[in-house]
Amino acid sequence: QLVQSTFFPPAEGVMLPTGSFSNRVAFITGGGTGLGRAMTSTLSQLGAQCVIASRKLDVLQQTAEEISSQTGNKVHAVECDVRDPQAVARCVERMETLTGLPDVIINNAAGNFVCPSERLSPNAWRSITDIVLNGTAFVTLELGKRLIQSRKGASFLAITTIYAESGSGFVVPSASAKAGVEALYKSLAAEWGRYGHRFNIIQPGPIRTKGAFSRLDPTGAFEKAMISRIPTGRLGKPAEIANLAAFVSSDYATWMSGAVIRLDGGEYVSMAGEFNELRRVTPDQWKMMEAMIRNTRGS
Ligand SMILES: CCC/C=C/C=C/C(=O)SCCNC(=O)CCNC(=O)[C@H](O)C(C)(C)COP(=O)(O)OP(=O)(O)OC[C@H]1O[C@@H](n2cnc3c(N)ncnc32)[C@H](O)[C@@H]1OP(=O)(O)O
Ligand SMILES: NC(=O)C1=CN([C@@H]2O[C@H](COP(=O)(O)OP(=O)(O)OC[C@H]3O[C@@H](n4cnc5c(N)ncnc54)[C@H](OP(=O)(O)O)[C@@H]3O)[C@@H](O)[C@H]2O)C=CC1
Repeated sequence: QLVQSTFFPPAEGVMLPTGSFSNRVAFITGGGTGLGRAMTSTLSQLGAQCVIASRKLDVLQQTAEEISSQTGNKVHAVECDVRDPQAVARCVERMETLTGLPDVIINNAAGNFVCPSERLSPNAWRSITDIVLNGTAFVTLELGKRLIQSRKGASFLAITTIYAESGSGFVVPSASAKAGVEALYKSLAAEWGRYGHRFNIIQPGPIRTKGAFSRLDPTGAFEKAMISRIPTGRLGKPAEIANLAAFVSSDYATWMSGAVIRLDGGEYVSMAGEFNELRRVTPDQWKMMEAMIRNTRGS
């Protein structure tokens, strides 16, 4: 952590009023681990009945038990590989039996790893883009169609990342798929408002989770560099994403649709500005540089 992080301590308590999601059902893909688990925990604390879905049923069941024993609200675990549209349809059918159709949908499941693009096999490309883009599309279309048929409105949220906009080397399948997810959600925000659906996007910056950091920084060598370019001097916390996700999915945000919200401690703008590296210049060096600039005559 950098020294300035003391100015920006994370507030990790639940932000919204108790009961904000009473009588609501939330469906969270990848809800068994990392950020998905944090969002499930927050929504459950706020009164939602949650359904979490991913490939590893044992992981989901353990998370579901732990969260529901803490909050007293039901968390259901449903196995689902989002790459398979039939598995998605079966998962949604199971959810309809368990809880009815959801009020809140969070597309959070993802796959990723750092890899030079020249080393990617077609199957590696397919594996990531199938989880991230096709998986999000299958879940969104399956639920969207059923919600429209039932005349029920819902809040859809996609978790992308800051490089969905800029692109990034070494994570090219993820960058391409996350950009596609953003286009999908912005497009549906325009098209499906008439059915009572909102679509929003959160772009997190780096937040230490086992799933992400084991695949993006396996040796731990890049974490220091990452923190050094974050103006707030620290990584994000899962609870910070969870509070934002809860707000975006809540009745306090019913006028929010088509929004792309970056939550990254300032990292994106810090990487983008041509002259931002000048923050390394010391006061003495500035004195010298200023004198040189002032002494310049003509062009
Ligand atoms: C810091 C700020 C920005 C951060 C952004 C973070 C974004 C994130 O998305 S973090 C989320 C990370 N979490 C996960 O990735 C969790 C789920 N991941 C997985 O399950 C796996 O990592 C995988 C995505 C690979 C999917 O697993 P699956 O069992 O379905 O696939 P495999 O059969 O293992 O592999 C499929 C093909 O990919 C090739 N491959 C796997 N790993 C690598 C690697 N490290 N480098 C190159 N290629 C890899 C694998 O060989 C298969 O291809 P092929 O051999 O041709 O069959
Ligand atoms: N942590 C970070 O720094 C950042 C994370 N993000 C995004 O946040 C989200 C959560 O990531 P994070 O919590 O860090 O990582 P995790 O690896 O913990 O979360 C990914 C989840 O996706 C699930 N998943 C993967 N493949 C599938 C599949 N085929 N079908 C269903 N579920 C699947 C995994 O469960 P299972 O293995 O059981 O299938 C897992 O629970 C992702 O969208 C990621 O891109 C974005 C920017 C930064």
